[in-house]
Amino acid sequence: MELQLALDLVDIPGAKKLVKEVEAYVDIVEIGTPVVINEGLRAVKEIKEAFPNLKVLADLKVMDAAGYEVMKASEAGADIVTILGVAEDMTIKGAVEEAKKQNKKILVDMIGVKDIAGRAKELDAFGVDYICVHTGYDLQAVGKNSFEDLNTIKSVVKNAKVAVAGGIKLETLPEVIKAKPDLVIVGGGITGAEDKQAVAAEMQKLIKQG
Ligand SMILES: O=C(CO)[C@H](O)[C@H](O)COP(=O)(O)O
Repeated sequence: MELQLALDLVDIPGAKKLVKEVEAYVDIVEIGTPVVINEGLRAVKEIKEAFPNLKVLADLKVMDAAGYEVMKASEAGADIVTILGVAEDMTIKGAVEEAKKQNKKILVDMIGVKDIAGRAKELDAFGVDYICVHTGYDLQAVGKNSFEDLNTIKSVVKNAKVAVAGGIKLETLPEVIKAKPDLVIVGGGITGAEDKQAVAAEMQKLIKQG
């Protein structure tokens, strides 16, 4: 089980400062969608150059023209690129094809997908690397989480790794770990903590204990 730190509300210097604090405790650094919007793929490039031992995920949430966008993120140094599960099948297949060419991975974000089980089976057959259930900020604001969806994809996905994101905190992490995802994605649960290093360290400890 791996831990991914999601950076959403920082600029590039802020991202570097944050990663430096917690780099010993995380496996993957996510350059979140708002950071890519504000700073471009330069943020991916600079974080990868500053922390070559960490994997970097570009949260592009690709919806179309995936071959091109995966290629550009790969050139910037991303190890993993996200695409939306609601995208057309052709788009998903294009992302997988380009990622294979570039020796990179594709994570599918299931945000907005209504038939989680059915779509996860299809995506798994397309050869994506990760399938991630995700409660975005707008649904977190009305008290939703992805714990039930995590169990759903765990029961149907045979090949891809299974991931979970959306409002996970130190207090809710044990419940997430019980479902045994391959990847746990945490943003505000670490970046919003007063002692980010202590929270990241505790999260890594719980994850290692399984
Ligand atoms: O992709 C995202 C929002 O669209 C976030 O990166 C993801 O939800 C993790 O952040 P948090 O733990 O703060 O919810």
